[in-house]
Amino acid sequence: MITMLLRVLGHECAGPVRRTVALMAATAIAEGLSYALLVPVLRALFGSEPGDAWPWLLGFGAAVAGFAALRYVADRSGFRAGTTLLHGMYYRLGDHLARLPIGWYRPGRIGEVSVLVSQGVLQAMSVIAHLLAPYISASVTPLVIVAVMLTFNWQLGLAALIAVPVVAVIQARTGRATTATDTERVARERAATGRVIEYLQAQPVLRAGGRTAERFELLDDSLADLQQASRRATFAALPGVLGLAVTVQAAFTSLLALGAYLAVGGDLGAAELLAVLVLAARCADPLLSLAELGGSLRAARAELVRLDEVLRTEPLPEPPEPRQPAGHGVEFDAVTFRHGDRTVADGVSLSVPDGQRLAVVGPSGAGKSTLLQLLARFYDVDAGAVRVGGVDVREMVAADLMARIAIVFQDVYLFDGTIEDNVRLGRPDATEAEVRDAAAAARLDEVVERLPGGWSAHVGEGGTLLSGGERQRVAIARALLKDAPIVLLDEVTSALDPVSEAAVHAGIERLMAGRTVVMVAHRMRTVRRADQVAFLDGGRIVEQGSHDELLRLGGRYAGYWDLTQVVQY
Ligand SMILES: Nc1ncnc2c1ncn2[C@@H]1O[C@H](COP(=O)(O)OP(=O)(O)OP(=O)(O)O)[C@@H](O)[C@H]1O
Repeated sequence: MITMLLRVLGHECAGPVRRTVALMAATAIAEGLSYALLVPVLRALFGSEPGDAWPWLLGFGAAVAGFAALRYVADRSGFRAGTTLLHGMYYRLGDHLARLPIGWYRPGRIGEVSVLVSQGVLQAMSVIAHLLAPYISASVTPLVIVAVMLTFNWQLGLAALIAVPVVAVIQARTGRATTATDTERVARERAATGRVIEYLQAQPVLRAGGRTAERFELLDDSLADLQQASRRATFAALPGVLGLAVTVQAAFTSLLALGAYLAVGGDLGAAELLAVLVLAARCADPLLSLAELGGSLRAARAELVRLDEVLRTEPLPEPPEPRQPAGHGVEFDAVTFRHGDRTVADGVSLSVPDGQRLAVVGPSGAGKSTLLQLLARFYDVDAGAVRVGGVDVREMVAADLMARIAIVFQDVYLFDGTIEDNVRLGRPDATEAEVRDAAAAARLDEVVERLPGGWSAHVGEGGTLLSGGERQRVAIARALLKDAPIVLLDEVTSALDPVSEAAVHAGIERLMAGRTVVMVAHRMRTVRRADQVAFLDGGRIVEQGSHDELLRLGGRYAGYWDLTQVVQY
C-alpha cells in the first residue's frame, strides 16, 4: 500500500510519508506500553500496601501524557502530509492530464476523470491523513499488549498470541476475496457516472425524441450493474467481518476462562486477572475496527491503482534534442494515421510555403480535421512526417510547437469568466490595450457593447450566454491576440447565419493576413481565396491545385463546387 502510495505521489514525497508512518508506529507502541503499566498499578492497588501504587500511577500518567503528545504530533503530521500531498497530487495529475495526447480523451473519459479528480484523489489521500493512523494503531498496539502479557504471565500471553496469526490470516483472505469484487464495483461506479453525465448531456435529444418521463435504458442498466456489483462486494467482505468478530470474541473468552482457571488454582491474583481483562478489552476494539478500516483502505487502494494507471499513461514523447524550425511553412510528408483499425490519413503529402493558405475540402469523414490535429500534434502519425519550418513536429518541444500555432475550431469552448478573461487566454501576459485591439479586430467590441455588463459580463459555462457567431468572434480574438505565425481554421463559419458569417469573416481575414494558414472549409467563399486547395476523400488526396485549376479540371472538386453553389446560394 505504502509502495503504491509513493509511486502515485512521486518519490519526492517519500520523506514526509515515511516520517509520518514511523511516528504513527511509535505512537501505537507507546499506547501499548502505557496500557502495560496498568499491570503494576493494579497489582499495587490490590496488594497489601495500596500506597505503593503512587509511583506506578505517576508513571502511568506520564506514559499516557507521552502517548497523547506523540499521537498529536503523528496525527498532525499525517494531516499535514495528507493536505500537502493532496495539493501536490492535483498539480501532478493536472500537469499529466495536460500532457496526455488528445486521443486519450475519448468520450467516457470525462466521467472517469471527474470521479477520479473529485473523489478518487481525496480518497487516496485520506489513506495518509485519516486511515493509516488508526490502522497502524489497531495492528501494532494489540501486538505490544500481547508482548507485555507474555512477560507478565506466559500462559495468558501464549493464549493471546494464538489469536494473532488467525487475525492476520482473516485479514489477508478478506483482502484477496474482495480485491476482484472491489475492482468490479469501482469500474461499475465509473461506468454509471459516465452514463449519468451522458444522460444529462443528452436531455435535449431525449426530449426532442419525446422521451421525457421514460427511463433511459443505458443508465438503468448501468445502475443495476452497479447495484449488483455493490452487493457482491458486500457479500465478499462479510466472511472477513464475521470471522474477525468471532475470533476476537473467542480470544477474549479464552483469556477470561484461562485467567479464571489460573486464579482458582492460585497461580494468578485477582489484581492480575483484572489487569488481563482490562488489557484484553483494550485489544478488542481496535481489532474489531480492522475489518472496517481494511475495507476503507482497500477502497482507497482501488483509487490509487486507478490514479497510478492514469499517471503511467505515456504522454507523447518529448525530443531529447529539440530543434528550432526555420520559418513557418508546413508540410505533410506521406502521412499515414489510423484511429484503431481505420486509416484516416493515407499517404497524404502536402506542403504550404510560409505565409500561404491551403484549404482542405472534402466530404464528411474524409479526414480533414484529422490533418489539422496531426499538425498541432494532438496525435503522432503512424508513418511519414508532419513538419513545421522543415522540422518534424516530434522533434520540437510541445510548448514551442503550440506557441507557433493558433487554432480556431467550429465548436468554441469558453470558460465561465468575462469576455476579457476568455480573450486573454490567447496570451495571458497581453496588456489591456492589446486585448481590446484583438477584440476590435475580431468585431467582438460590437458584442461587448450589447451585453449588459460589457467587458465584465460573464459568458456562462461553455459560453452558453453567447450565440455561436459571438463565440466564434471570441475565438478569433483569442487567436489574434496570440499572434502565432501558423493559423489552423476548422470549419469556422460552417454553422453561422449570413450576418454572423460576414462579421466573423472580417476577423478571419485579419487573422489570416501574412500567416501560414491551413483551413478546413465548406463555405466556398473562403476556399476560393486559398493559394491551393486539396480535395480529400477517404484519407487520400484526390485532387490538388488552385481553385481555378481544379475547376478547369472538372473533377471531384468542380462537382463539389457546383453542388455548394446550388445548396448555398
Ligand atoms: N477520436 C477518434 N477515434 C476514432 N475515430 C475517430 C476519432 N476522431 C475521428 N475519427 C474518425 O476519423 C474519420 C475522419 O474524421 P475527421 O473528423 O478528420 O473527418 P472530417 O473530414 O473532418 O469530417 P467532418 O467534415 O464531418 O468534420 C471519421 O470517420 C471519424 O469517425
